[in-house]
Amino acid sequence: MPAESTSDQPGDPQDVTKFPSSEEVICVLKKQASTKDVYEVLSLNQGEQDGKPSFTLRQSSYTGAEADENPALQQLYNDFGVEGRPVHLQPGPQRRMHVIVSTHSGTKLSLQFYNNVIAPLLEAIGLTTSGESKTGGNGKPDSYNLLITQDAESVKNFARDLADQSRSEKNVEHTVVLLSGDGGVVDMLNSYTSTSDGHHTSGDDAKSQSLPLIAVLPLGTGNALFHSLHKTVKGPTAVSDLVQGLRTLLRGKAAPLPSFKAAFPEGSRTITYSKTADVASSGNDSTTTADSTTNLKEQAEYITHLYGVVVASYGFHSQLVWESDTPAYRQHGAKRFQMVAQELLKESHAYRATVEITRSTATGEAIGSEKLARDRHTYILATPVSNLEKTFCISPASRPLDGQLRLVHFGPVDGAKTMEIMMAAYDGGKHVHMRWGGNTAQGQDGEGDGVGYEDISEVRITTHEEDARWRKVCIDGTIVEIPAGGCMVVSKEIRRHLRVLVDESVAHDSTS
Ligand SMILES: Nc1ncnc2c1ncn2[C@@H]1O[C@H](COP(=O)(O)OP(=O)(O)OP(=O)(O)O)[C@@H](O)[C@H]1O
Repeated sequence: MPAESTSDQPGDPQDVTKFPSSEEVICVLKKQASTKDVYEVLSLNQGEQDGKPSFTLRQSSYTGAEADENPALQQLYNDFGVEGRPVHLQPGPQRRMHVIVSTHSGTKLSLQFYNNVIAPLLEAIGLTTSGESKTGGNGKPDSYNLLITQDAESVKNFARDLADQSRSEKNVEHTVVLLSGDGGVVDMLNSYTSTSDGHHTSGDDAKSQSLPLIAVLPLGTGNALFHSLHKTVKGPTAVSDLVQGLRTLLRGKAAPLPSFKAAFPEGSRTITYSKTADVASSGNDSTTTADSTTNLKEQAEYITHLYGVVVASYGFHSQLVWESDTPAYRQHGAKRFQMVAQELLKESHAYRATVEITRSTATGEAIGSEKLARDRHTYILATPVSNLEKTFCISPASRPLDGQLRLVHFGPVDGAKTMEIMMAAYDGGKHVHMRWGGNTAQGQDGEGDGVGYEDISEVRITTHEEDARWRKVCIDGTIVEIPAGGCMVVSKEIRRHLRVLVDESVAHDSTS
């Protein structure tokens, strides 16, 4: 569907009703026509069609004379004016630009958003698709490669090609616009890194502008990275996440993206469920189990490590992510998270594990390790970000791009207490101050009763569970089963692998 294009006539200079409301405005472009300037206001209309969200890009043009006489338009230009195309959106011989539409993210709105908003928006700033989905392209100015994902491997394959290409064309930069949730970012990070690992020299590391730059349009479910990066962005009015994402795309600045590494013991396997028919082709490292009721197959592949940008967890969090993805629960649709949570809260399993944490100075020197006194746990979660969802603030001290890994943990408690702690996290992250009294059954393992919250550089989690059901960890949504007695090590990654586009205010904060 083409973009709705209107040519509003402001008429009465005081009449602001004809303008898009400022919450909807993405940007104001000042274009030079043959005789006079033209102001083009681009805004996002969000509505509903057939019970589903729908999006339209609205383009309203005004002459310079109209703008001069109209304070409302002047204000919009002051607030959202874009002078020329930002450098990251200038494809040419030295920069390739890619748009990835992750069709299965969130409620599957990415393709509609691309067609109705992104394509016309890019066209309005002079960019069109080259018709290619490959990372290469010929460096044609003003054109971008478009990848519409076909399967779960699409983003990963793209990132591997990108790493290959970055090696062969060292001075070419890449901007990747990602219409996805956290999964798309993590697929990019792991596949790009696995291909580029071992090819870095210290010179490459120093030159962070050679790292691919990603711009995230939050079309996933949790969008933890996006919400955490934009948490501190303040404006005169609240705007929708997608308007904010589009503003960052056009007016944001690039910054290195902090990440962590999770290393797994030998014998660890990722657990996924898919309808893939030809599972044998994934090699000797895979085992599969058919599920008779749903036709989904469990696939397990040996793995040594993963990189993440959002969360590494063991206990209630990883269990919830894993069990709600199993065929038994998938058939229940969106209800399944609540169903699994209820069951897990009823069961209140206490995970047997040894947890050791290391702290370090800002320059990375270790300043001490300690073992948590308890050996049973409900919740162990390491994260470099503040929010796992827009309103679920798991780590209130985290600031965008601060690069600090933080650990949230608590011991064996009953379901009601776990629920209370989770609700406090939804209440602005108040859970980190929660304490509960006495050396009751809840605190029987010796640790003081309360939610633990610490800055760490590394956490080592050794599971002592015999039953494989209780040995699942979660790295940014990927489930890994670790063997009995195995130890997962999650550490702050000093090297940066990707850059991310952030609001200007955040970029300033992170460099000051
Ligand atoms: N056509 C497709 N078929 C199968 N998998 C796909 C397809 N397109 C994208 N994917 C994969 O689906 C996953 C979507 O994850 P993503 O994180 O973007 O959405 P989400 O899980 O809804 O959001 P969040 O992680 O923010 O909660 C990605 O790993 C992506 O590679």
